[in-house]
Amino acid sequence: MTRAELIQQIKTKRSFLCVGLDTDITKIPTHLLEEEDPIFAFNKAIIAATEDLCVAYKPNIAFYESYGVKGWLSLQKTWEALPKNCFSIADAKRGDIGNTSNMYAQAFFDEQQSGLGFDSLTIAPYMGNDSVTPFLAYKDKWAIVLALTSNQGSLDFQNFKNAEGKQLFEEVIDKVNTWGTPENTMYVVGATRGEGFLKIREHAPDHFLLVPGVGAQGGSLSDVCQYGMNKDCGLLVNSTRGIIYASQGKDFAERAREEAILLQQEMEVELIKAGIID
Ligand SMILES: O=c1ccn([C@@H]2O[C@H](COP(=O)(O)O)[C@@H](O)[C@H]2O)c(=O)[nH]1
Repeated sequence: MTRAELIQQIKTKRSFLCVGLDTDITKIPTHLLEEEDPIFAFNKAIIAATEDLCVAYKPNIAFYESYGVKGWLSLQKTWEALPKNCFSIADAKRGDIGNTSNMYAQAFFDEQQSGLGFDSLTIAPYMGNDSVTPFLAYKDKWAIVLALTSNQGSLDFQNFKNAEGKQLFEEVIDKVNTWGTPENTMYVVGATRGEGFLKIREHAPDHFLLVPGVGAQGGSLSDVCQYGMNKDCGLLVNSTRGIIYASQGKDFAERAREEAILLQQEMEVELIKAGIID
């Protein structure tokens, strides 16, 4: 999906919601365990309940690869079931020496080879240029690079200052900006970072940001919008547990929809406030 198509979807759906698909077999309703592929059955129901309310889906790959071959099959079926008008994110946080990154890119982008054709992949940039650039070689595919993450441990490295007072996450963005463009690169910035978005926007005014951390991690959507929204919206705000595990009963899909509606409504207000939609 191109940047222009993504922006159009945001305007059409009046939403910049990304629904996370971190499907944990111990948390899904027990009646689904009778299905041949409970993880896929759960995902299919969540997608049907939310597809008109969100513009993106983000399966976290750990939740699939932890089940080995069976998990990869669930992921492949899930990817096939994603609506074509939604941006797909494989949250795998890959990155390795160049030839290995090239294989990761094939695994997630090259549908003919791997059966998976995600629009984007999350990337850990620690290994530098050759670990990131193979993902940028694919037309209309995106590298979503970790910048300032939502977790407590992000403070261990990402805020480190060099002699000039520049923080590591700023250096990451400046450097990655020289390899990719706002047409093929996004940055991960946690919703828990509040005013930190101001600094991010100094370095990446035009890029889309993937923003996890609302819902279960307590990040504030209104702070994210106040400090992080740009003229095209420039935000994909993810919620996973807050939506998909709103209920663990038979009403799980309806309850997921209700939670997604609450976020979509808040997002619509923010988009109107910013003059992006009427
Ligand atoms: O900084 C980051 C980067 C990635 N994540 C991932 O996003 C979702 C968040 O799930 P919630 O249930 O909404 O907390 C999950 O897949 C994380 O691995 C993140 O949280 N923070």
